[in-house]
Amino acid sequence: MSDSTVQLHDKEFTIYLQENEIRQAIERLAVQINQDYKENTPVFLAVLNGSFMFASDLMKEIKIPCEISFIKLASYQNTQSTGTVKELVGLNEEVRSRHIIILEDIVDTGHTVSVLLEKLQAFSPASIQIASLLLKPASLQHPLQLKYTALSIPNDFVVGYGLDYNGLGRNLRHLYKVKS
Ligand SMILES: O=P(O)(O)OC[C@H]1O[C@H](OP(=O)(O)OP(=O)(O)O)[C@H](O)[C@@H]1O
Ligand SMILES: Nc1nc2[nH]cnc2c(=O)[nH]1
Repeated sequence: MSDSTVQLHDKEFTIYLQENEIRQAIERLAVQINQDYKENTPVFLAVLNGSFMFASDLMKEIKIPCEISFIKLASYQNTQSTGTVKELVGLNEEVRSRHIIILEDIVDTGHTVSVLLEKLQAFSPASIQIASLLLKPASLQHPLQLKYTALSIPNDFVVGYGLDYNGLGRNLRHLYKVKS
């Protein structure tokens, strides 16, 4: 079967970035991180679910002492108001005075990473940087300083390599964009 298109639920997706292009971009990112953190022992915090594949491939290229932990921003309806509240779950690591690198599969509007930064600041880490596999610059709604971005992409909905469309597609080894 051809790898160039996939059908997920009601939508068709076409190949956008091949696995080898993604892996090369991750290797370039790892070179930077290995250099910048050689004096520290960073704690990578990978944001579930989407970042699992990126985190796995990146970690294989990290050559300095480091730790990794997996976190999630869980949404729940606040009973006191109608607003949706985001709660940070899974942070069992002691991050006070540590150098944190958040691992994201994608920064789109930047809402998720902004909430995370705010929540993590409360633990008084030594520093926090974001490493994202993908960034949609045209979609960004927050003034974020993204030190590590593997690939900048246009404002298309993408799936594969950890990213899903309504639960499907996370297992795809390439990155696909929705067919217009
Ligand atoms: O910059 P934003 O507009 O906030 O979008 C980016 C977020 O969206 C996706 O997560 P999602 O909430 O879909 O959860 P998932 O990782 O479990 O798929 C992705 O993994 C990022 O965390
Ligand atoms: N799967 C997927 N999730 C996202 N979350 C924010 N942007 C995207 C996107 O383009 N694709």
